[in-house]
Amino acid sequence: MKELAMSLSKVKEKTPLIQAITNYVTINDCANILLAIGASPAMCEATDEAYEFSQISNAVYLNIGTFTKEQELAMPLAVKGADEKKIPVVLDPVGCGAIPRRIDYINKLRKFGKIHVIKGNLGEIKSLLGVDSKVRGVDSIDDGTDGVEVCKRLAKKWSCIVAATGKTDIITDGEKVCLVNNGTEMLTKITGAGCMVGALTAGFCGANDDLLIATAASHLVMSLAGEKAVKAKEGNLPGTFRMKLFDEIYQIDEAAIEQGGNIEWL
Ligand SMILES: Nc1ncnc2c1ncn2[C@@H]1O[C@H](COP(=O)(O)OP(=O)(O)O)[C@@H](O)[C@H]1O
Ligand SMILES: Cc1ncsc1CCOP(=O)(O)O
Ligand SMILES: [Mg+2]
Repeated sequence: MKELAMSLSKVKEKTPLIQAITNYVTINDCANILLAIGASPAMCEATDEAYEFSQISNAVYLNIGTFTKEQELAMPLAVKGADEKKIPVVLDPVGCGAIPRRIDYINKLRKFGKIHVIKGNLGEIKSLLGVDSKVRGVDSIDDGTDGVEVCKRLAKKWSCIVAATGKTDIITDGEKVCLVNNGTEMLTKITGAGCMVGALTAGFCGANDDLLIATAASHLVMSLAGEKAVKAKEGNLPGTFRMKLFDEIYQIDEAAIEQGGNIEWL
């Protein structure tokens, strides 16, 4: 737990610059959550800028939730630019379970350079591996069966870190597995909780060398902040919950992680 907690302090010390090419439903939430945790977001997706900007960033966040032509062309440039400078890339394959052409695109994107972390809901992660899964558009309605095994298989196949969100988040490099048991169902009652975890993951990866710890920590921070936000006055209502979530992300510290974290290593 100590390592996860310390990775938060690294974010605050370094203020990593995060290039995000992300969907227009939750782009503002992703920028705000990165600011709240202590990172510096820049939503830089123009094809004429994506390559250069990736090279001055500390991490790149790619999210295909509202997949525009501009983003389709900019993402390979950002991946190539990041790869040349060994900058970590985090990809959220939003909707790939419901829209198969997104899987074809991700397979092409991987040829432009390393994608260090794939983070999706469990339905999306299963879909990437070609395993039967239950999704409804951008949401997972998967019952969680075989989650750990599927994540390990994808992580080994693509030599990357895989994180699958749900009631329990699963984070693995293909060997070690971290389960994050914190969270609240209220996180599923606002749009963008998954996108925001992805943005936070880029923030943590931009400030920490150990990307497995960084990814586990970002998931834990989001789940813990959700638990605290739901306890606020009217925090069980989506509007208040969303606002309180940002406040809790802003206030979370090492002590809160060590006291409240409920994780298991397999
Ligand atoms: N049933 C649940 N109980 C507690 N936390 C949950 C639950 N479902 C999802 N979460 C949390 O909500 C966040 C978003 O996950 P999820 O809803 O799976 O992603 P997405 O929004 O991409 O579909 C994660 O932090 C996850 O841990
Ligand atoms: C509703 C919606 N439609 C396209 S992207 C998007 C946001 C998805 O956000 P999340 O995956 O975090 O629920
Ligand atoms: Mg999602």
